[in-house]
Amino acid sequence: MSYLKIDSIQKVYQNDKPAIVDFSLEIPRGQIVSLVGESGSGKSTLLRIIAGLENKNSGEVFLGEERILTPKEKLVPGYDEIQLVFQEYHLYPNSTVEENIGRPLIQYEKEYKKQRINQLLNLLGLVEFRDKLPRQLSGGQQQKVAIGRALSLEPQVILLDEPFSSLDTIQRRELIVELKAIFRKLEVTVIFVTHDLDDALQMTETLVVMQKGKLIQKGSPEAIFEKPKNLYAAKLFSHLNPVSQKPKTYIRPSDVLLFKSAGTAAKVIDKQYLVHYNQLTVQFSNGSEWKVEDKKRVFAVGDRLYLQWDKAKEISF
Ligand SMILES: Nc1ncnc2c1ncn2[C@@H]1O[C@H](COP(=O)(O)OP(=O)(O)OP(=O)(O)O)[C@@H](O)[C@H]1O
Repeated sequence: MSYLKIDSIQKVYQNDKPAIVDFSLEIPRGQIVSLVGESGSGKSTLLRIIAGLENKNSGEVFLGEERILTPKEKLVPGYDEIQLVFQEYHLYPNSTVEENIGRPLIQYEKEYKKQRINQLLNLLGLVEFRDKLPRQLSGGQQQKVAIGRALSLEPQVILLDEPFSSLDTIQRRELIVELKAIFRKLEVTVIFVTHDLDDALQMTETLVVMQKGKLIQKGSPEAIFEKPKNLYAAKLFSHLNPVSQKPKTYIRPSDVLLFKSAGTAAKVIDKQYLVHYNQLTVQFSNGSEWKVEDKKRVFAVGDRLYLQWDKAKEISF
């Protein structure tokens, strides 16, 4: 059953081209979805609309049976049940970790507040930092405090807007694994916005690809990898080599096999050492270039090689 329902949202900022175009998405309760899209594709706008913090031109958002009201319709915009977390932590610099997490609970009964803060400090592994100020914490720990604050009101939905962009790769990976387990445990519904496909895949098995305000494709990473709807969705996963003589047809570098004889001849013009293979740039006699993967690391710049690939792996649009 769909729990968060985004129905035909349209949004145009004043005198501008549409930021969100007929966007519909239904998310079951407790599901974690990664929303991937390039800069300016409308991801933040969509999250703000879902949270009831941004007006829209048409369409509706429902949380269960409840219609989410826009700032035009609601005196105090936003909902306790739907919490947005940003890349910038927005923590109170002179308040401790404990005070920051408890801030939204100011109106709540003292004993409940204490209990909820302790629960979140435990859940997030922040107990030993409870009396520290934000500046005494690492970036990852500060983001955990921001997420703890968002979780304090027991929201049904958490919207994460590129929350890990200012963290390094190792910090990011660790935090994503930790948070995923926490969100699952709390059965909270999550939309995780990112432009980094690897981060998206670490967080969830349901991807939504957005481009120029439109939902391009929704599905498992395997399904989108196998049958991308357009060039953008395909390129999220890897570079694409255009197949000559076949317009709008491409082959992924990982699907090209390299031989010392037999196949389409090419010359290695560049070599890049990557973790699992050497990435080669090869040039054909007509001057066009491809990227291919030398998994055995045998070819050097200047070498001649021959390429073969399974036609069934070609991607056409
Ligand atoms: N307050 C605003 N007023 C006018 N135009 C805006 C406003 N906010 C966003 N836009 C425009 O709407 C479009 C979508 O922006 P949005 O920030 O939602 O995209 P995004 O995918 O979140 O981008 P990024 O990844 O860079 O944050 C862009 O063209 C942007 O310039």
